[in-house]
Amino acid sequence: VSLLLYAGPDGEKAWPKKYPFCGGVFQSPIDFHKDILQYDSNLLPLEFIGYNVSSTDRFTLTNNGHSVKMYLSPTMYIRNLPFEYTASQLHLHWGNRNKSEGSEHTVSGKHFAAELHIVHYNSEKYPDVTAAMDKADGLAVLAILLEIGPFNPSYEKIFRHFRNVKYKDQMVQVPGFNIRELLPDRLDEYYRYEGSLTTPPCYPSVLWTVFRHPVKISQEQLLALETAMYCTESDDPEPLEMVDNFRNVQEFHERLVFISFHE
Ligand SMILES: NS(=O)(=O)c1c(F)c(F)c(S(=O)(=O)CCO)c(N[C@H]2CCc3ccccc32)c1F
Ligand SMILES: [Zn+2]
Repeated sequence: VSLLLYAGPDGEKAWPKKYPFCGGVFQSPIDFHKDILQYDSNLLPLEFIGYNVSSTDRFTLTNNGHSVKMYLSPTMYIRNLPFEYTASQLHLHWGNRNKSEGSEHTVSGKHFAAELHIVHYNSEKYPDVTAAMDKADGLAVLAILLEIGPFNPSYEKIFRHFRNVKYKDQMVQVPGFNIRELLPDRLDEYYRYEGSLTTPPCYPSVLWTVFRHPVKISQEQLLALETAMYCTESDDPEPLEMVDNFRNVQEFHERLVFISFHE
């Protein structure tokens, strides 16, 4: 995959040439606006099992050249979805220091500052995430919208390691902590729709759960996210800042987004 996944000639408009699904159906992210929302009383609060990981365990945090991702432990899973989904990794999407509007999903056309994704795979039907990632019922991704507010000590448990993954392929071990702390308080209020991976290969394999309530991180934490990392390797003579790594919202034809809350 070319370094410039999100910018320049190989940017998202060029994705379908090499990755046909990126030009296909059920693409994510999307804009949540009132005329596509429908209340669904069957949407229950999600249950998170094994999210409280002991500090003696370690998560591997790595820079993969277009996002910063943290591998999660296979003892973490979600219940109350159509199947049991086991955690795979979490990663983030953000803007840049001059424009802190890097969320992927938008609400009434409004971007949030950044977005956290926790990727899970259907462990009831598939042996691992690679087998699951191109199946219609393969993945479930939780999305948490991030906005500016007070310093967030839980997010800092990840953010404090950014200086050790500045460049592509660098890795660092993060002491385990309760990943539930990264989620908003109201787990019962969310948007739900069938969509896709938002990076190539864009498989339409994701059951999206986007929490209604954003989580707050400080201006300084957001700036660290926007300025810490590079897409390039440490010895690259032309370093490329890792910024604006969000896909634009996709057309949403004749589809509905189900909401677990009343307006
Ligand atoms: N926004 S998103 O949730 O759609 C999404 C990403 F935005 C993203 F960057 C990645 S990645 O693994 O960091 C890089 C692409 O492989 C993944 N990773 C997925 C895609 C491919 C794959 C394979 C194994 C485990 C996770 C993933 C992803 F699901
Ligand atoms: Zn993502």
